[in-house]
Amino acid sequence: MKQLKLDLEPFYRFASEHVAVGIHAVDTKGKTILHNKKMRDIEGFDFEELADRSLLEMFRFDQEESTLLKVLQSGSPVLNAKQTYWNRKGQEITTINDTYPVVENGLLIGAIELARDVTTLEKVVYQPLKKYEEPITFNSITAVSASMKKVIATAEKAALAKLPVLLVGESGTGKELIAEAIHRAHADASSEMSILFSHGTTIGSIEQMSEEMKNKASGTVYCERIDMLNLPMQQKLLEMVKEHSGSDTYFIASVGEDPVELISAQKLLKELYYFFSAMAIPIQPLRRRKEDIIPFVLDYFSRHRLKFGSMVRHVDQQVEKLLLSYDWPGNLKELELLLDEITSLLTTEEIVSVDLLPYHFKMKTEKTGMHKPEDFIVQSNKELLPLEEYLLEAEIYYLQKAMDLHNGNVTKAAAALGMSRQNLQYRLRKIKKNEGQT
Ligand SMILES: Nc1ncnc2c1ncn2[C@@H]1O[C@H](COP(=O)(O)OP(=O)(O)OP(=O)(O)O)[C@@H](O)[C@H]1O
Repeated sequence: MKQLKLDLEPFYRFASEHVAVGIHAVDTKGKTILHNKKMRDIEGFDFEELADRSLLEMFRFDQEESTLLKVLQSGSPVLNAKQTYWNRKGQEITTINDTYPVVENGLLIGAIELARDVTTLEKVVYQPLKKYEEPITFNSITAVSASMKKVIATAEKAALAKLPVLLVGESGTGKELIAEAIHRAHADASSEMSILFSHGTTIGSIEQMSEEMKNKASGTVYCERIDMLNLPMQQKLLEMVKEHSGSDTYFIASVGEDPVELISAQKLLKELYYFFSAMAIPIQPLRRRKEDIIPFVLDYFSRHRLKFGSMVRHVDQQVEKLLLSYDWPGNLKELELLLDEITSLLTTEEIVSVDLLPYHFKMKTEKTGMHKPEDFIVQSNKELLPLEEYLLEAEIYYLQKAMDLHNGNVTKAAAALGMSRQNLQYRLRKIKKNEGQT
């Protein structure tokens, strides 16, 4: 039977106009040959406007930043590149782009960019996933290691006996979370936990809190990092806890180091320590209970799936190895921030692979590429680097330090460096790509 040859072009044309992915193709001169409706929506362009001019004239970002041009020059694809920019209509747009060279009969004939618009998703996901299901209970806490299981068991006992608790642990080990779980375990639903923050507290604010508590039937006061309060403030706090000790107010406090050492260094009032010491609960830093790392990641992913409907389930073996090899000086807080950053880049991925890890984390875990300040001193006995290479190395070092200082928070690091978040993200991506090529 004679096979009918179907002209597929109208179908391709229809599909490209109706698909939810932005498509932009250029020839080898950078001239636009395909720019579908979704891409027009994303970029705020009209096709007529774009068709007869070269890409360079039309786009506001410079040559270096256009991935299509880069791909035309290098002949290699650029995948999963996240871009945030303002389009022609002044809308802030975030896309994740895959850009491929198009080769026919061994000859480069152009490049094509496929853009997934994640602007709306980004707005939701950009909010860090800090909130657990309310209220926080002991079940909200990841506790797989023997030491964390002991923490939970002791905290449960303390809640039952209504004894004051002193949580001892480095920053980010979960002291506040445990305080909340203890509070929930013994308090009725209407009772609140007030926090006396270590920053910004004055003698006046302690007095005010004490007055407020007199008007409440019950409640919990969590005194965060009392070792950071000066001694007169600690004295005031001692008066407050003593005054309310017979009442229905329940006290929990935390310190960042061994309280005995703090007392001998005169950073903690002995009497204040005695008040809380009946139930002192030490919480190990994450580097001493690495068994909790992956379970925490999985718990985080499960909350992420529930909250944002994402697909993320696990990390691959290589990422697991990196997570376990790192020392986590910022403890769970640092791990949680890293996961906030990783998940903000996800769309449909189920497994997190190394290419989804932020650059600053890879730098921290991969020894290679770490430069020390002395590497940037010009030494007569060493060969000079070409200027461009030197500047790139210095940039890598400097941006990495800025990211470290701000716990990987791009917005904060960018503000400190006097540049926009987009600019910093672009530079970090550029470094990452350069790395990938070497
Ligand atoms: N075991 C855990 N399970 C689940 N989440 C945790 C755990 N430990 C810490 N977190 C999360 O890590 C983050 C930091 O924890 P938290 O604020 O309780 O630390 P902290 O010890 O009170 O820190 P700081 O001393 O700096 O106030 C929080 O968002 C918390 O929800």
